[in-house]
Amino acid sequence: VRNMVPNKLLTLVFVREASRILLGMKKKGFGAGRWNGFGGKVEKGETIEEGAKRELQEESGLVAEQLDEVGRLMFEFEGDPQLLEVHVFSTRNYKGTPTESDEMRPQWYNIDSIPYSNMWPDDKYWVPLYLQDKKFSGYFKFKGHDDIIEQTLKEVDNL
Ligand SMILES: Cc1cc(-c2ccco2)c2oc(N)nc2c1
Repeated sequence: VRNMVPNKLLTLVFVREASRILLGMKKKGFGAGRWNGFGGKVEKGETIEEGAKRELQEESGLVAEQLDEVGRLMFEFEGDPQLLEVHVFSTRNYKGTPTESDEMRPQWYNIDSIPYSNMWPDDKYWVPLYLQDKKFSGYFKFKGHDDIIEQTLKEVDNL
């Protein structure tokens, strides 16, 4: 039986207002140069939601009073057995003002002008579902960091 490699748990948090969404420009490391939600690895001893709140605060300075899980994404890179399991959250209820960190430069975008060409290539498929308040579950297989070679995506009633 192929060795089971546990999925790597990651979080992604989008801060939402009526007609705009907060994105962060990743300044270094994984995904550098792309706008994304705020997030990162889930640490030992914390729940996925606690990890999401922690990363949001570390990367944007915002404290989420309430997070709603809106999606679950699995990512695979051709030639790499480690699957990424990304739990996507949204908040409309937060404290603080967006503050640049050494990881992320936050900026508000109108939901009609999301910079998909400067985001991970999978975003153009599932972010529109998120913006329609749908819950979603998807899988994207990458060749490198720019090309999607396989994908599945569906709306779900429950995550
Ligand atoms: C392969 C991949 C990873 C992530 C990620 C890193 C940390 C949290 O999520 C993505 O985020 C988005 N929007 N597309 C993504 C693709």
